[in-house]
Amino acid sequence: MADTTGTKTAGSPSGPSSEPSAAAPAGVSRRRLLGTAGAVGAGALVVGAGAGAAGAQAVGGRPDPLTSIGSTKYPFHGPRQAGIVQPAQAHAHLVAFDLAPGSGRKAAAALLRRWSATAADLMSGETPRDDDLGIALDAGPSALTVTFGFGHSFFDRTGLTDRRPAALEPLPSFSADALDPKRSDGDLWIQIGSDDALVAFHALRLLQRKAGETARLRWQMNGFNRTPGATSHPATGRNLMGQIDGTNNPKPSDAAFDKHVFVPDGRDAAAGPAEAWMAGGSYAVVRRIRMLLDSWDHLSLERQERIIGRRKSDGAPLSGGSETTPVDLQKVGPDGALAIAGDAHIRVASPASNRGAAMLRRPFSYHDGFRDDGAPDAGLLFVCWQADPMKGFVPVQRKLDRGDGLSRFLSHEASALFAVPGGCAEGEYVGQRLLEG
Ligand SMILES: C=CC1=C(C)c2cc3[nH]c(cc4nc(cc5[nH]c(cc1n2)c(C)c5CCC(=O)O)C(CCC(=O)O)=C4C)c(C)c3C=C
Ligand SMILES: [Fe+2]
Repeated sequence: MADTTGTKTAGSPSGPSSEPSAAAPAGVSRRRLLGTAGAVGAGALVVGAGAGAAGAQAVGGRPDPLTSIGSTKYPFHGPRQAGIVQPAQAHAHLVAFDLAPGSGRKAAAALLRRWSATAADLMSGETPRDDDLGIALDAGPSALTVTFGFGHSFFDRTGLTDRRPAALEPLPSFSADALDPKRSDGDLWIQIGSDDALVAFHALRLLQRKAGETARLRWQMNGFNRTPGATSHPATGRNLMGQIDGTNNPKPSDAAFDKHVFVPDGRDAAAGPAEAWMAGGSYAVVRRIRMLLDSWDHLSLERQERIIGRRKSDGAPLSGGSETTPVDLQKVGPDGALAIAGDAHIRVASPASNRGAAMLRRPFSYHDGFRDDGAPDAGLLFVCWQADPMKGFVPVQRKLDRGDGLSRFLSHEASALFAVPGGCAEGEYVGQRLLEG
């Protein structure tokens, strides 16, 4: 395997499975700033202007070192798949495949083996042996994550119906749904994220080629987030409505984080051995939510803030304080009205209003040009992660569907649910416990 980076990433310290590793460019110490930066606060790597400046220094004829954006890498192998707790990257491809007619369990297992090997190489910055594309030859791994999941239909196609988890039952329909079946569901799902657009596309193209005759592309969506280092200080990202989005996500340091997000190891005892293969895994709900931006942008700032329940400028809750101040849903203003309105998004979505239901949101924005009426075809590729969608997305979306002031400015256009198994050890592939168990 060739080293495509041209820098010494091999000697850089490797953290635990969810931790990034980054070779520090000459003269620049690696800075990892924890806080509100990044969607999930799982150790966002924040690089200031200094890294870029150091990246331009060539010392003694040696090639310029990568900035820490290029050299950030996450391990593919481990008990959990990457792409769940890591900060959402600047570029993403979400892609679903259907197994081709005649492709059953054996072909699916071979495909997952090929895909896992390719993902492991790419995430570590290696060029896969049979990669003649050259798309990302001069880039480092750039925080690449590749995450694999199985849809409801996968189990019937592979004769594994009796191994399908109960939690993968189709999502209920919601009154505001305007779903396009061609861009929904799918047998197999891949989430690709990277802080470099070429690295992300390279992974997409290689994985699509490796699907070969076994699986055919069903749908693909491209998303983005702010580039690390674009802000002068660590900051939670904004969505296309301009709001700071991601503040009140569960944090990996929360006592109940794993319980909300990951299927426990002991799941086989509770749910039966058929689902033991999901231990360490999670369920991803994917919704393409178009924002009705022309209507939204006409609202006054005050109305926009009332609808969300937070200030647009700094994300502070309307009950007072700063972005990270706990929300006070009981607070009443001098006029006797609730500081956070009855239909404010953060009230209706909060765990307090949903018997503790919680999920980890890890969305990407999208923009696919303009529609015939001139409106932007833009919004949120809403991806959320939970141990059980019936205790995460479903009750919250039910409530939002009925009483959220924001829902008038949204259109849910596509929907999917995937079982994302735990990670795999070196020499194994994702889903092996299901496909060979
Ligand atoms: C079913 C779950 C949710 C959907 C769908 C959803 C869509 C959606 N949300 C925003 C913007 C914001 N959401 C915010 C908070 C928030 N949203 C959800 C759930 C869904 N959102 C939850 C559980 C929360 C946290 C509530 C809490 O406990 O405080 C915020 C505020 C900042 C934050 O905490 O992240 C914004 C802004 C959009 C634009 C959108 C659909 C396009
Ligand atoms: Fe939300």
